[in-house]
Amino acid sequence: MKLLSPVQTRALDQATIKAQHITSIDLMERAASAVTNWLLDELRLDYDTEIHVCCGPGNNGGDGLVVARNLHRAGYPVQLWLLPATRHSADCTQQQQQLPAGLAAQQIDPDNLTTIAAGAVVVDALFGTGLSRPLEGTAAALVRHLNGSGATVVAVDIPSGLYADAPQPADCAVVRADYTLSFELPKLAFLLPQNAGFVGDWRLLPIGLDPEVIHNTPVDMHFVTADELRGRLPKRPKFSHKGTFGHALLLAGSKGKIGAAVLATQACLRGGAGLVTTQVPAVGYDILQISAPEAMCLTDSATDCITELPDLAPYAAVGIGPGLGQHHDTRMVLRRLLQTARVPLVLDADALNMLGAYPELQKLVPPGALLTPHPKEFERLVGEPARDDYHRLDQLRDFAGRTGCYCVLKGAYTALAAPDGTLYFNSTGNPGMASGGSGDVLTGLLLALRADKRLSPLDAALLGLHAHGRAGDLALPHTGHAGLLASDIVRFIGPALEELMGE
Ligand SMILES: NC(=O)C1=CN([C@@H]2O[C@H](COP(=O)(O)OP(=O)(O)OC[C@H]3O[C@@H](n4cnc5c(N)ncnc54)[C@H](OP(=O)(O)O)[C@@H]3O)[C@@H](O)[C@H]2O)[C@@H](O)CC1
Ligand SMILES: Nc1ncnc2c1ncn2[C@@H]1O[C@H](COP(=O)(O)OP(=O)(O)O)[C@@H](O)[C@H]1O
Ligand SMILES: [K+]
Repeated sequence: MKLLSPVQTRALDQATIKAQHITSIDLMERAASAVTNWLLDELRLDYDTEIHVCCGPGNNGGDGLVVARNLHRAGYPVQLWLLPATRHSADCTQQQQQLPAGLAAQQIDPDNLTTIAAGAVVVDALFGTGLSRPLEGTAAALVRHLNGSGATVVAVDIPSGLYADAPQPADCAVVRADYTLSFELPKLAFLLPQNAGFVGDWRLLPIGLDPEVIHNTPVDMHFVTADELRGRLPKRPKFSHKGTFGHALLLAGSKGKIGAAVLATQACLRGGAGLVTTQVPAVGYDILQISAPEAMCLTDSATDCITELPDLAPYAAVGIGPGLGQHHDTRMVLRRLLQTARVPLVLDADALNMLGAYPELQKLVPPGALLTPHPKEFERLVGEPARDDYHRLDQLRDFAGRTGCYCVLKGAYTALAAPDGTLYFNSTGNPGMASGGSGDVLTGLLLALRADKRLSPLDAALLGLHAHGRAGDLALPHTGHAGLLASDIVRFIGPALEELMGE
């Protein structure tokens, strides 16, 4: 799915109206019906629920007016509130004029805000994508009042006060919604940790926006769904053999962190690599052979960390990082790998930390490599803390563009920046995966997919990120959030990949 800017969203509205020979009021009615149906079917409003609908001066307010009208007609006791404004949009004005007689709109008075019960439902239709500045005065007072009420707040399109694709100044009034019901496409703001407290659970309601216009709108940000990836993982041909899928080499582990090497190795095996060889320090030999018998094990001459780079000739892709440590000799191995490898690389964990600590190493990273930092590793990599989540995305794009690498930023909605600056947000995964070892599993899985020559670097990365999160989602019913271990993710990599397989 494309992530559109507010300007592009407005253009899409207009193009839809033109292409479908409808009026803007028709589109507003569709949007409001979708919200009303969600309130009735998903939130399951009771007839005795206290319901407040708060409407602003633009089309977001217009949506709210129609929701209030719909609920009123359906017999729900709606209290309708209007934000005082000097100017209203034409559609908002028209909707005000068409309110049924029994539904009175009340002006919001900042000095006499109505009491809102903790069990009430509030529909926030104050401002949408037309927000042009931080909320002040009556709007800000109302938003703070709503946020303190304990009511269930449902935001229409976007929580009022929140910009769709840019940070707002600190301490601005922004609605803290329990649910955000957006139309057709998500907004960048929904995908960033700093906005989680405002956006709550977000849902997309289809309203028939024109698919051709969406298709033709150029964007540099995507929210990648299962539908878009399904079929992009090639099926295994009938006469395939282990050579068909590539031989992956993993350099991982140090004393006390051989588990990271095991998890990444198991994930690489489950990711479908034809052959997997893992090099570990001598201390890891028995552990790895017992826990991953399908993998071959190269044993370093050093006991506790990796100090030797094997001959790279047999391998289709090389991964390095999980549990590696940052010993000087290990760093020399990383340096030689970066200098000599002619195959796809996956760099993670301490490999990234070393790139951060030694910028001259960073210059050696070959274009096309895949890097998988979490935010702290990314900060070390670029050597500068981000001002906020938007700035961090700018840094991510800049890094990918500058180095020619594919760079991941792990977390909920993991982002991937491609060398051309395009950002892709992953749609799978759950907070149960926020525990040690999950990232090692991702590295192993991505390594397997990079070793498969049938996949482009971009597809390998997108498929791997998706399948990793999906495997976590498939594991969840068996483990619960707290009980979800990295090894559970490994167990479900196979089924997750199977869902993406096509001709
Ligand atoms: N996308 C879709 O597919 C569909 C979209 N639809 C809906 O339309 C919504 C977008 O509507 P919209 O463009 O009228 O903008 P919206 O946010 O309601 O208000 C703008 C008004 O507020 C004002 N204003 C701005 N900031 C302010 C502030 N801080 N404090 C005070 N005032 C402020 C601003 O004034 P100005 O900036 O001009 O001074 C202007 O008058 C969208 O979110 C969705 O809900 C659906 O109906 C149909 C399908
Ligand atoms: N809240 C979350 N929602 C979805 N995925 C998550 C969440 N928290 C963590 N993950 C995923 O789990 C992995 C954690 O990686 P990382 O932080 O490197 O862990 P570790 O180094 O302990 O293995 C990443 O792939 C990340 O996207
Ligand atoms: K809103």
